[in-house]
Amino acid sequence: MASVYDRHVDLDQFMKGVKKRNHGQTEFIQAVQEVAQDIFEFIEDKEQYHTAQILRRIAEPDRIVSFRVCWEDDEHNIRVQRGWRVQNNNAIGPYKGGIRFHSSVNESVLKFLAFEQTFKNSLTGLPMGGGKGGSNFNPKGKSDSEVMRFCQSFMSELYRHIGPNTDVPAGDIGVGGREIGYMFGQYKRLTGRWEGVLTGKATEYGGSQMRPEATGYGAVYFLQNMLKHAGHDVEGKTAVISGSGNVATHAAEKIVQLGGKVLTLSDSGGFIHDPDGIDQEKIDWVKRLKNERRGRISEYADHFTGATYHDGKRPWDVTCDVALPCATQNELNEGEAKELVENGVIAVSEGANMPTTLDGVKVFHDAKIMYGPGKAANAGGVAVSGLEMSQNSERISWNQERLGDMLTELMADIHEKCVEYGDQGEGHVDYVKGANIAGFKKVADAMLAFGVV
Ligand SMILES: NC(=O)C1=CN([C@@H]2O[C@H](COP(=O)(O)OP(=O)(O)OC[C@H]3O[C@@H](n4cnc5c(N)ncnc54)[C@H](O)[C@@H]3O)[C@@H](O)[C@H]2O)C=CC1
Ligand SMILES: O=C(O)CCC(=O)C(=O)O
Repeated sequence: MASVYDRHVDLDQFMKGVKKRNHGQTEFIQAVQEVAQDIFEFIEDKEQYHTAQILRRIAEPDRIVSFRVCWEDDEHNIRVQRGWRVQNNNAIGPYKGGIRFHSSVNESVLKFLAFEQTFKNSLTGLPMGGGKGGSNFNPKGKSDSEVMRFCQSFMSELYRHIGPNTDVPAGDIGVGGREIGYMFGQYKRLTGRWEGVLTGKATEYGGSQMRPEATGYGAVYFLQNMLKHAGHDVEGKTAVISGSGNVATHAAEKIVQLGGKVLTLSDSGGFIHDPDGIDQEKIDWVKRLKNERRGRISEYADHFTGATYHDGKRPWDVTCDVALPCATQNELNEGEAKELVENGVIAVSEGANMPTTLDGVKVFHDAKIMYGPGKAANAGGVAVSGLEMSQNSERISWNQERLGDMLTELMADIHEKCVEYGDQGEGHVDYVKGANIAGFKKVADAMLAFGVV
């Protein structure tokens, strides 16, 4: 019988080992499973990757730092949270990936995100390894001063583990410009150094033009590339979008700019459906609602006539041409994927990380619709973060037009790589396979060059 140390352990044996070593970490196991099936097929006749146990090594984070984060709330209660940084793999560059503040954050969630990030960052073609961090701190309902005290406390430990050539965090769910500002200020205070240790900074202190827009715009550029490859266009298409944060609002904005019609947005409470279309003015209203007033999406239906709010529901039963899940992981399941397909969806582009369950992905795969997985479709954000790192080290700032062009080109390149490795013939592209293999190959070849480390 083969042991886990056999070079030619098969997919089932490999996954058995992953499940055993990461007991109960369902999100992490799901992310590895999605990649492993394609990689096993790719490396079948490539002895060097088997011998060097490359996938097994990528699926074992380089390190996980876990720490206590203590802070005082406005009523002078002492609160204790847990913080993490998962440094998954730095074969092709410094660890890079966002920080998430949300009550659902745990080690499994951050491990899945850091694992995915390793493949995504490789796909951008820029020198960035994969990492992710965060805390189970919930910023919802907290005052500005509470958020500031929490961010300062979080950075008081994290600063020891990061640096512009070591690990460069950025934002994610619950971490936007405000939180990045507080964390950057604390890093600077603790080290006495101004350096490009975080991306997603405001332009006044070293941030890059286009970073706030990059993930959402990038997901639409990826969609546009998929549609173009199949002879379609965004213009005139109806779009269902989930989420109402950074990624969702910018994805909506780009759909509108390209002549599409956005029908929905959502948050953890439910979704709004606006059959008249969510135009730029309405998107700006949602941005203010979420970033300034920090309110709920339900308020949209009170404000705009014709719109309806669907409490506790997700938007996937609304008929559309294209769908963009832009909220969180596992927010689109098998039944919802079937509903989208039955209602005629032709393409899905994931702004969020792993928003579709494995069963849902299978539905899209079997229906042969264009399906852009998050690690390819939402890579525009981290790509512009990579460009922010370049600008910081060169001590220059590029203008919006130049960065816009670079983002457009980067997303077209990522699409090309997916086609190169995922083309199934007869006009069909398996974008999951393409993204997995292209992302894997670069990291794997770098690891081979280093020997066993
Ligand atoms: N910000 C970035 O540059 C990037 C973000 N992503 C991914 O995009 C997704 C959204 O992130 P951001 O927009 O940055 O965060 P955000 O904090 O700006 O917005 C998150 C949105 O998701 C909603 N949400 C959270 N939990 C939910 C749930 N259980 N059900 C329904 N909605 C829920 C929130 O209400 C909010 O509208 C995440 O999966 C994130 O990992 C991916 C690449 C880069
Ligand atoms: O810009 C970054 O480094 C973070 C992006 C991120 O967290 C992601 O791509 O999921």
